[in-house]
Amino acid sequence: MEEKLIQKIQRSDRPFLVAGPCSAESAEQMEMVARDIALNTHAQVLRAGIWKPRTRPDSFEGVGQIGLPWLVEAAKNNGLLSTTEVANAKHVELILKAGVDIAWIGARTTVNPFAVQEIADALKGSGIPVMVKNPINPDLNLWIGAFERLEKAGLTDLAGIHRGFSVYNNPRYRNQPNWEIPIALKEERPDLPIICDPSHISGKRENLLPIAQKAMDLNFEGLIIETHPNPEKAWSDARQQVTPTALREMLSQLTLRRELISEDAQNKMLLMRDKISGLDDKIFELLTARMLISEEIGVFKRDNDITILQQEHWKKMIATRLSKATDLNLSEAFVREFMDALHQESIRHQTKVMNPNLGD
Ligand SMILES: C=C(O[C@@H]1C=C(C(=O)O)C=C[C@H]1O)C(=O)O
Repeated sequence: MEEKLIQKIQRSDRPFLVAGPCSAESAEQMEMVARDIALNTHAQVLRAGIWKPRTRPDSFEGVGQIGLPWLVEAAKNNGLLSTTEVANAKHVELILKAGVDIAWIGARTTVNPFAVQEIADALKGSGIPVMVKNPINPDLNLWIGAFERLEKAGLTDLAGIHRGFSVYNNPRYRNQPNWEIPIALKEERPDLPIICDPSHISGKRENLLPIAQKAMDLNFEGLIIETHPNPEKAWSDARQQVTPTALREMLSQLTLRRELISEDAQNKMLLMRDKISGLDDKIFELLTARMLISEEIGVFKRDNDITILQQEHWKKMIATRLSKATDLNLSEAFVREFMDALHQESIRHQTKVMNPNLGD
């Protein structure tokens, strides 16, 4: 029986690597990039968009079906597997006919259960491996739901692609990573390998390395990186593509670490982890004490008809904490999120004592 994609990923040199242009542009471009990828990197899979879901209608929307043999041939000639995005039943029919090895479902499709179901139905019985990108909105269940729809259709050779989540005007990321979501996916579905897509997260080739490194440090199994023979001239996503030689250079800078550690290292870590657990105990005791005082304030507010939310006071509390964040070596984003969570919990405690019959 043929080896499954999941097994190939597990067996591969880390990271399992998918490379290739954002879009297929011509047979020559595909052959050239496939050859250079095979020559310069350990990539196992050649990617290329054939149909491109573009945000605005007048952008290049992919060469369409004519590009399928370019992708399949270029991959075969260079000992690679081929993969492209499918967004509807027609795409599925065409890639199966053309002999594409792996399908992927894009982020704009994963958000739509109707579309995922249509693809799952069309793929039924093909046994083809499918990689599912996260939905553009940070919704873990929607991502898991897509895997489940495929599994119900008998497709069991699946992997996730983490490509980040939509943000408006973020100078740092084209799509923000929200690392906690792929980590939660790993927790719920440890059987699914995850491949990180630094190209779409960063949107800029200069920022690929730190994202790829983080993915490796979080134990992702693979990377998918947009690779073009002449990135500046690419018909789509020119800013984020790299040449195969630049990709090789980037991969050589990755530090690959392992999760399993020796007993000696484990024992040393144990001591430090004990300290952390002790501190966590204290933090939680303090949080409980804080909530008790908040409840006391709640009783006072109830008896004196004062609202729970004290916006002005809270604004000052946040400002004080934020101004101390840098001195304490904590990020402002963390302090903000922590304070918001604290406030929500405090409001919940006061609601309980002030409106005991209304629930949370
Ligand atoms: C505890 C209070 O109630 C609410 C909760 C706060 C908190 O937990 O720090 C602050 C302001 C209020 O929105 C309060 O009024 O002081």
